Amino acid sequence: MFRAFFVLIWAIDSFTMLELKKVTFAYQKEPVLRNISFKIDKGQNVSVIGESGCGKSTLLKLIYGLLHTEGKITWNGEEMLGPNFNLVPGEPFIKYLAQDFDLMLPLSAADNVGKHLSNFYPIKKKRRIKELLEVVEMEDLADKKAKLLSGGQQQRIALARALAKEPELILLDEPFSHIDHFRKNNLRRKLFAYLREKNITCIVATHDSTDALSFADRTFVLKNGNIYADGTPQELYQNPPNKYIASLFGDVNHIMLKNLKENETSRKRIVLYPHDINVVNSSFLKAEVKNSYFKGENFLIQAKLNGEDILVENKSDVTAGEIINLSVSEELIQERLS
Ligand SMILES: Nc1ncnc2c1ncn2[C@@H]1O[C@H](COP(=O)(O)OP(=O)(O)OP(=O)(O)O)[C@@H](O)[C@H]1O
Repeated sequence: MFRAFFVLIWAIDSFTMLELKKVTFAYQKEPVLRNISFKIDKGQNVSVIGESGCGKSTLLKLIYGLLHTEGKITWNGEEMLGPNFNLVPGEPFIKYLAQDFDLMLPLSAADNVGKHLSNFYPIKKKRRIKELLEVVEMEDLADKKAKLLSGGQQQRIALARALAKEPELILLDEPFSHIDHFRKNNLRRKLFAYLREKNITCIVATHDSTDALSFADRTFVLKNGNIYADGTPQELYQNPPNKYIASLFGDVNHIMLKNLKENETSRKRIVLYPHDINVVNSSFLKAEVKNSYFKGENFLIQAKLNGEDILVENKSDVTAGEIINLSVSEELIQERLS
């Protein structure tokens, strides 16, 4: 009897999820999103990527309930009715971190984090605020007024506030856009580990492919109002179906086969990242160096290969005008062609 009860609880828990069915939305005449449908499992970390203006923020606003759609959005099978039905927009079990942080500027960092927490248990509240300030590495600035914090510090406080009441689903719109590179990596690791530990479902709209590559279980690529691709970040990165998807992860080449292979006449193009092309001692593939850019661990070489501009990674610097020998693995070419 007890066992059956626990199995039932487990089953309900593991199947809880967000579902969108035929969600379409237009601010004006032309829809920004058309017929979007997907399901997200509980605890999943989903990143939404795509070029600026493709509708990432709009998608998050629709899910949170700030915009109305004719389509259907359900959580655990229950329809969320949106702003035409709810007096106060936004669902209570969802937290949404918008691009503007909406902090109470005269209040301290700690008071902002605790804004939605009950005053009924002050010690518990204090402990919770401390825990959240630690997640976003802001313990030292707890008493500083929000208006005196930098953009990045305000963003970290807004993140902590979004987590305060432990939502079931958190929607993050460019959550690290104001945070410096040095702090961002550590913060990202901490935040996503925290969300995973608490089994909080998370959707991140992001320009930064690292958010997708290192942390997401699943990535949606938005383009022309549709979900253009849906896969694990590894799948999308390692075998990008086209140039658009590959270019969301960084620099990319789109090279004609005839310029890559001996005795080849095909004008078909394949996608290659700069690190897919190796600089070797000798080869029939020769390119003239145009520019070289220091990238820290290596150099990004801009070169001309049979009339095409290409980008190649190399461990050492190469001077403009030099001829370099290149090679690309045949196995990789076949993989990218399939
Ligand atoms: N309030 C609005 N009224 C009219 N059009 C809008 C409004 N908000 C956004 N748009 C338009 O809708 C489209 C999608 O905008 P959205 O902000 O969702 O894109 P995004 O992918 O999040 O962009 P970014 O990466 O630059 O933040 C854009 O063309 C934008 O100009």
